[in-house]
Amino acid sequence: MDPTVPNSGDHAASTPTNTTVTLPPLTLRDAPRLPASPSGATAVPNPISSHPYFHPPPTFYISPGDVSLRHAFFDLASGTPNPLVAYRRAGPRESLAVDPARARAALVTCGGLCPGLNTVLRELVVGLHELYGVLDVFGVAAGYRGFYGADDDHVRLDPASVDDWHKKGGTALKTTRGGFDLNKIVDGIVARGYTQVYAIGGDGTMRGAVAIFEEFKRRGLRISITGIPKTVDNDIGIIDRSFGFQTAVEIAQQAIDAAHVEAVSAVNGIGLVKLMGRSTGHIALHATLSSRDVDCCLIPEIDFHVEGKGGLFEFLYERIKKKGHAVVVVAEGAGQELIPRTDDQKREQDESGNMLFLDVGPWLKSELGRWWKREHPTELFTVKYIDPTYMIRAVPANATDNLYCTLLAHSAIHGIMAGFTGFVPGPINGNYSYIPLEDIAVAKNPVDVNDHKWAWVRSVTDQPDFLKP
Ligand SMILES: Nc1ncnc2c1ncn2[C@@H]1O[C@H](COP(=O)(O)OP(=O)(O)OP(=O)(O)O)[C@@H](O)[C@H]1O
Ligand SMILES: O=P(O)(O)OC[C@H]1O[C@](O)(CO)[C@@H](O)[C@@H]1O
Ligand SMILES: [Mg+2]
Repeated sequence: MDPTVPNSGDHAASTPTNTTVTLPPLTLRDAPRLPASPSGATAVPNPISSHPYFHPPPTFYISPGDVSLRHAFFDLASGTPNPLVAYRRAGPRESLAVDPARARAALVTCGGLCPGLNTVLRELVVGLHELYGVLDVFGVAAGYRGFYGADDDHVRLDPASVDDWHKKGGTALKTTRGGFDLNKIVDGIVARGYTQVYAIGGDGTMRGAVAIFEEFKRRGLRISITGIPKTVDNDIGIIDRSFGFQTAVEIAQQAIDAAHVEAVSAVNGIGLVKLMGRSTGHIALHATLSSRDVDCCLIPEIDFHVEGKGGLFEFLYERIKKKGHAVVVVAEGAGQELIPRTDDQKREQDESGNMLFLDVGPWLKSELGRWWKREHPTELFTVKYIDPTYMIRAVPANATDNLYCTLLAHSAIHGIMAGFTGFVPGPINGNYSYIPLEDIAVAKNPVDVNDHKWAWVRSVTDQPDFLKP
């Protein structure tokens, strides 16, 4: 039977049918493993088995053959992904490749802030101590450069010292950009006797972790590394979403609410909110969908023009005529090519080499004001601009993100103790999995504007594409 042909006949009378479909081969993108111990030491039983409270049932441990699939759905009519890709399932293994008594862990945070960073740190420390009995756990201060910093850049951490970290925004370890000197970093790791590294950061941090992993291999070092993806922008691919993202969307609501109040309370009022999102518009999109007060959402994935027929300003004027006010949400990376910039500004980068953006919010506000004065000089008009940029990422994680951070931290520890390295733990279709670091480092996650999600935005805002005629 052709699975793409719908059942014919009376719908009410039809019965379920079974259709056999042959799927393409499965490719396991396995997480790399540590080299065998030179002393020939064999596997160590997982200490959780002898933990006084756990009493793990037979289904507790992840079996060596457990995998999760990358694609949870596909269209049988247009062909399945070929090959189908699988990853190792994350979780505790019955036997370990790493002896917890000899483990010495280093935790580092790099890049921008994100709600939940401190929760991940806390759960790594507590999990290492209490699940596996790893007592030598150190926080490395101020990003990758801390590995080759002074002695006091390496701080011993234990469950008591991190007890309330999940209630705090930011990162207790401090974070920096730049300073990635591979040899000095790996020399620092070796000199301090670290045997496992947990690097928490965004896309740049993941690329740095790949370089460190490759250098460990090149030097034949038996040191493991895992990357825990942090990006408030949710711009890392393969995983379902990044931690802190939901908290950021929640806090963004407060800015949109305020913009809405200001807009409705003015004559011909516009509330303009700029949200984070350097190359992806996920925060703007999700905040728009959750708020319902937004009339227009601008994201980096979609070009727009402002003046003239079919432009943004004409649309806002019409919306004001219809409703009396309008709310606009713009992602920081949207419309960058419209803002005039000097050659110097074109070359500006942060310490990690990320291009520095011009501020789209004030630019949009002043362009709109100028346009209104020119086109409708006799009509009152107000724009209230709100920039909650750092407020949405400098807060503690909400309950959902705190739980997510805990599961990520535990997944990372279980993977490292099982002997995996060069991997990232993350949920794929809800299943926590181990994904090779090198895959994550190049996996971007732009908003798919052909997907249902963008159609939902349209249905909420009723906005057109602001394309040049
Ligand atoms: N290609 C790369 N190779 C090695 N290291 C890198 C690379 N890109 C960035 N890094 C290093 O990773 C660290 C963090 O990078 P970056 O400042 O770009 O933040 P990020 O991890 O991308 O986080 P976010 O974008 O969310 O703020 C910095 O120390 C930077 O030097
Ligand atoms: O000002 P900072 O700390 O360099 O970070 C700004 C960038 O960091 C991010 O929040 C990503 O983490 C981007 O959205 C933003 O462009
Ligand atoms: Mg980045």
